[in-house]
Amino acid sequence: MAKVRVHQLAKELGMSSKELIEKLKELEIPVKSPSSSLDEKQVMLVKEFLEPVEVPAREVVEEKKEEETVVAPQPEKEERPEQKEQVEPKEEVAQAVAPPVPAVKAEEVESEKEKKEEETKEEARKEERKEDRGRRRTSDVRILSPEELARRRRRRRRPFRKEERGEEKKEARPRRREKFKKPDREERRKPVPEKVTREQLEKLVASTKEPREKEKHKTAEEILAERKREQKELEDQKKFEELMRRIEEKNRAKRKKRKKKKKEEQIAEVPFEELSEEEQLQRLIEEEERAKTVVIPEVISVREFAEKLGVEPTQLLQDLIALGKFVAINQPIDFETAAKLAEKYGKVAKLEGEEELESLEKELEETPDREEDLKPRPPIITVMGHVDHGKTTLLDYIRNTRVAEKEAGGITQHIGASVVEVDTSEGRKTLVFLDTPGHEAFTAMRARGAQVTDIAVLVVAADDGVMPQTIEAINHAKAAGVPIIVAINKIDKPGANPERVKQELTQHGLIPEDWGGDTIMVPVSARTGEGVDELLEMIALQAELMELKANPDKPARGVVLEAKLDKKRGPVATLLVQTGTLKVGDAIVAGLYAGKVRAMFDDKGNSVKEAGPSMPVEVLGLDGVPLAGDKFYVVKDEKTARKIAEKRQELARESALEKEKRVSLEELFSQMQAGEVKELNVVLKADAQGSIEAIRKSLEELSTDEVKVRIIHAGVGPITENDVMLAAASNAIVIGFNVRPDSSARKAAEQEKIDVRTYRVIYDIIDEVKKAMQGLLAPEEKEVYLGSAEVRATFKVPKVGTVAGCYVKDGVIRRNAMARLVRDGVVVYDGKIASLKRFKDDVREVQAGYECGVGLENFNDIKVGDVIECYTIEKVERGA
Ligand SMILES: Nc1nc2c(ncn2[C@@H]2O[C@H](COP(=O)(O)OP(=O)(O)OP(=O)(O)O)[C@@H](O)[C@H]2O)c(=O)[nH]1
Repeated sequence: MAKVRVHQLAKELGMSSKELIEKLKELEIPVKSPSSSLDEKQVMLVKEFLEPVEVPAREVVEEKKEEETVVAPQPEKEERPEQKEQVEPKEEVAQAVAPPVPAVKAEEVESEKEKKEEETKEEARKEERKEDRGRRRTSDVRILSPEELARRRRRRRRPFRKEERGEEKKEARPRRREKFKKPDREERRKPVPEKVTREQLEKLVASTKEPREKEKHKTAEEILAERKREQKELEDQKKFEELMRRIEEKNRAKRKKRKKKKKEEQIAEVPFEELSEEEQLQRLIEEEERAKTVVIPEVISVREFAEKLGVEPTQLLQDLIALGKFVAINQPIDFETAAKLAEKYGKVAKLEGEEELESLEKELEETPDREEDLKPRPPIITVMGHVDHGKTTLLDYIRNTRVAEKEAGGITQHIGASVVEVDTSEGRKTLVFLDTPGHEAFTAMRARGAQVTDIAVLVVAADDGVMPQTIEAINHAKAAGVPIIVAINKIDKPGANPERVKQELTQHGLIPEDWGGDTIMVPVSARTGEGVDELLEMIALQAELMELKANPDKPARGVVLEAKLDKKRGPVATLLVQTGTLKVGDAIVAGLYAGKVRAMFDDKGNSVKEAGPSMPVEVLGLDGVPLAGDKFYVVKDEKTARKIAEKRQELARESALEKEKRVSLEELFSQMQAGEVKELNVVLKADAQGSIEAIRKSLEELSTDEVKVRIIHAGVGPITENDVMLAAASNAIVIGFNVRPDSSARKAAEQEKIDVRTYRVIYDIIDEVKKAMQGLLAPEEKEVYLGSAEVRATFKVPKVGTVAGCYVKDGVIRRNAMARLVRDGVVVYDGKIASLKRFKDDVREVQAGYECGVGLENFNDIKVGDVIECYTIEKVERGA
């Protein structure tokens, strides 16, 4: 077809040139004037755009078309088969090749109308098919609005879309013009960029030489919508495939896990007889533990708990009543109560989280090393002794001389431990000294189950001899089973008498080698350095004898020596590697915290990448500050470390991580019955050496076959924090005769749950311990501490006696309560408060931070500096 001018086409279409130009603009065909020419393709487009309608019956037809569009060609799926039935492919072919329908004259409207009424649906489809093929239908046309046209087209065309693309349709179109041949399927499926702008789209359409036949009749928006829809379909498909892939992956992982579990079970199913003796024992222990454990949540109903225990709920209700708890069957009970009940039925209750933590921490369990993997490691040494006997001076001397020898001008970094190199007759040896005050290394750490020290160096000043803390140190070391090397210090001093020190030490079980014993004693001077080399040689020798070994080729584990929060560097912890090798980048758990080793420094402040057994290192990277004595472990990754730490924190928060079960007189009998206690360890403090001996003898005589009474430490003076910590480390009780715990000892006892008992009559001590061992401890009278006041002045009041002007330091002082007057830690009076005044007024009580006047019943020997302790006595049923 030749080019057609706009006015010619307008005439042909029966419309004005202006109207046509308007339409052409809508179709985005640029025309300047009626004389502009249009090519064949453009003419086709225009004609397609304009709908033919019978002019005289315009309204009727319009109505019909409305009906059609609403009812007939809706893309409802149910209607599709019907349509298919009605439209025979052959007919369609016939239509496809049929000449254009002649124009309808106004006179013929009536007959046409009838015909149309009969074939409404058939007509509609024909029209659609014609439209599909881009054929011109009639010259008698009516102009529809573009919106209307688009709407109709959408409605009509959709149902056919798939068919048109389908094979049968393709075959049914033998006469498709080459020019409009569809691009092949692959090309049509070219992916569309995710966010297609109209311009991009037009470019895209223009770039396709042969656009999709359908698309050439559509507006750019429609094409865009169409492509977007396709794109979305494609994306949905991809998403679906991804989902399926993930599900499959998960299933695969599950299958793998199941397989692994099955394999483990199979191993576990190895017949008992085929296991080695050790494995048999392990299996028995595991089975017994499993049978004994009930895992329960924080709160559980009586019924549920009864089910778990395998007992009748009514029975449990009775047990609860016996415990003084009246609850209904569906009411919840707390974990503590449940644990008590479980114990009655021979089971151990475990919190759900605790169980999980245990399984997590199973990973932390150490596998025994093979003999061939063990390599010698340096010894860890703690220096102990009485105040001012020269511990710090000795350590400084050793540290400084050795450091200076190694690296001139080097400044020792204080990280809680020092590594020194010593030349001995056996060659160069490495020794590791802990800086922590001796007793702490033994108590705080031992209380957490960490035994770090290999050798204890006991410093005794030659001019002072054995003093209370010397004895304490000996007892600490003995309780921990650590060999002692004695450094008799200050031999440079004129009054020094090493022989006398040796003599005194023999009274505490330390016999010098030169006297036939086995304790190494070296006279030294920390000030001049005399004898220090010999001391170091002796330490190295002792270490040699001990054959200290560890496996360096495995993930590290050890103990936190000290930890602090550094303003710039965050949590900083000094870790002592006990086994394995700690490396930068390792994921670690330390106490309640986790992290990754970001950086490590040795005791000289040098950055190091690795630390082997016995090496102390300062570590950065933990997410919190652990406690001294906490153990640390390297785990497989940071995620596991955090998981363990979180679980530990959770349990700590819920206070489920109870303190290690401590021995107490009240529970001694039940603990003995349960086999938890075979020895009753006692830390004994009294006001005089004479009483100590008497009490020690009487208590030790109480030992029976079931339980042995052992005094692990005895001393004169008040009960101190050290005594409590020693008791905590050795699972002991503290007995005070005529002495009292000081405030730090009281706090420590509360924290560590140590049973501290004080008496005024020796017979009472013996009687109570005896009864406790027989399970006959009478309903206990528990002392409840109220507060204490310091005596700052005394006044003599006629007829009343001495009144103490006091300052209440903590708690409260009550008029009707009991009072005890303590002088230098020793109880000098125990009785009642006779009067309590604020200025001149009698008051019922005085709180901490205030001054008051206190009179004691029938007691006038009050001195400035004394402490008045106020308490009440409460009766407590045993076991409550
Ligand atoms: N003459 C002499 N004086 C010494 C010697 N060793 C330590 N001293 C002195 O004794 C005093 C106490 O020494 P420290 O090293 O502080 O004693 P300590 O045992 O660490 O004391 P605390 O840390 O308080 O327990 C200091 O004035 C030292 O200089 C020594 O071998 N000879």
